[in-house]
Amino acid sequence: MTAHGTRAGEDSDDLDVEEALALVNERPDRSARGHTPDRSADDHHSGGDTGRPDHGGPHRPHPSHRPAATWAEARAAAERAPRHRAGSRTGHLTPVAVPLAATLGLTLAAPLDALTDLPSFDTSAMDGWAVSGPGPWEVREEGVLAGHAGHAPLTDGEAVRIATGARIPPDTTAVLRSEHGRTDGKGRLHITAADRAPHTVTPGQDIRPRGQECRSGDQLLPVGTLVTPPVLGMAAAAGYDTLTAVPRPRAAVFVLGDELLGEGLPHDGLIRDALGPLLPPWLRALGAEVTEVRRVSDDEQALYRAITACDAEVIVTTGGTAAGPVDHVHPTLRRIGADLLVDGVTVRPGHPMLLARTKDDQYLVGLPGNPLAAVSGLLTLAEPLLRTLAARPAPEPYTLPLRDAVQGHPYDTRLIPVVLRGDRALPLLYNGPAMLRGVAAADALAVVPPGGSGPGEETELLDLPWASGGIGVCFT
Ligand SMILES: Nc1nc2c(c(=O)[nH]1)N[C@H]1C(S)=C(S)[C@@H](COP(=O)(O)OP(=O)(O)OC[C@H]3O[C@@H](n4cnc5c(N)ncnc54)[C@H](O)[C@@H]3O)O[C@H]1N2
Ligand code: MOO
Repeated sequence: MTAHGTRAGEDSDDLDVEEALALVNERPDRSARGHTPDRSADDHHSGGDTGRPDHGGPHRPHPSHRPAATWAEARAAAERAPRHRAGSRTGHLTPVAVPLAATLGLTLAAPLDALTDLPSFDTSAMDGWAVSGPGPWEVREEGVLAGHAGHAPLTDGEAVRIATGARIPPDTTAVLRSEHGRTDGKGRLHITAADRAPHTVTPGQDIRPRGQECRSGDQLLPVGTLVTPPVLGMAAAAGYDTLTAVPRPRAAVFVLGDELLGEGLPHDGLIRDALGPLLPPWLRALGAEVTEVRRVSDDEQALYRAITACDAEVIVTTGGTAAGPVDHVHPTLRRIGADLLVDGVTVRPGHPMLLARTKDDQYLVGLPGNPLAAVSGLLTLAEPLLRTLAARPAPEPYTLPLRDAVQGHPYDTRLIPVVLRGDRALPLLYNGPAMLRGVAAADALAVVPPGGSGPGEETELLDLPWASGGIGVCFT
């Protein structure tokens, strides 16, 4: 753990803010469309790495491809892509029976109907005595504990010690809390005095009647509910051992690039693979089950074999989306006869991202190799695609004012890492396509429209799954 990590544990709030602010632009521009440096290294409103101005129109990743989709069109296309499957109106995977413990984060495909009354018997709500009729009462020798079978009915004037959650004996009038009664030397139970008047016993007091929460057959939760920890608890209480749910779409990750190292320091033109570690937990947070993470060499045949041998519903590739000498994704998709649904998106970073249907029930999300561009593709294409396949609810769109201006691209949407502080979003520096430093400190990505956002301007935000505390966060 770093020194910061240690201190964060001791003095979390202050340090959080302080550290995040170190990445925030501290010199907000005064103009509406700012010109603050964003340390993105690659100029987003010029011609990418070339630095040449690019005012000729939206970027086209390859002249022979269909025009790039807008960011909103790309997300909509990814969301509806699975609905084209034969016989699938909703586009989600076929529901299955899943053992309760494995359902966290899945979506219910059948309503959660109570299999029992809840409570399933009249239950004591307090520790004390079950009493019958008016007091004082003779107290039975043997008490009633939770989890024990039925006891003999009480007779008028009789009481029995009872624990919270224990079954109420027949003919009980009420439960008297232990702090409201006392037994005398002869073992008789009396009501004690409250401040001014004695405590009272009203019929039914501190008894949870059978069926108070639900009757057997009542619908507790509808189809489409996301299984959260309380849903797990509710289902268990209602008698379930398995739930009918939409399974996680299986996702295989193919990391392309001969320049990538799996460990150690970068050397001799080789760099560390950042996406192999980043993608699996993030995909899982988006609802996928990652079945495979494999490095594939920059070789068209290797990529062809990897894709055609894969039976996952979603293939995620990284790198190789552009038109360089070893960028094999497009040629391989052509060779397979894949249907390119999205081929380039007018978003920065990440514009060469793509979505293809490789088989009737298989999709390929081609993420650019630059790490933040890959994150952009993950949120633009993989998130809506997985959401439909897994029948997850769409996140509620929301906006916050940006504290600082963010310079826009003339034609493309920009996704900018931000931290959320109070009711404002603070744009972070280090947001270049090859950088993860900004997003690693971020709570959300701001969706900055073409032309940019001025200071205080309401801007759409995409929460990062862990920052919003989403149930999809399953780091295990
Ligand atoms: N002539 C053009 N060149 C490029 C264009 C363009 O429009 N015309 N677009 C640029 C943009 S924008 C991006 S983004 C990248 C996309 O490139 P690819 O998807 O083909 O990815 P690679 O070339 O394989 O890699 C790009 C970059 O990212 C590094 N990388 C790749 N994988 C990883 C990984 N797993 N972990 C860390 N870093 C990774 C790789 O070493 C490269 O530096 O193309 C531009 N070029
Ligand atoms: O650098 Mo590219 O736009 O990042 O995807």
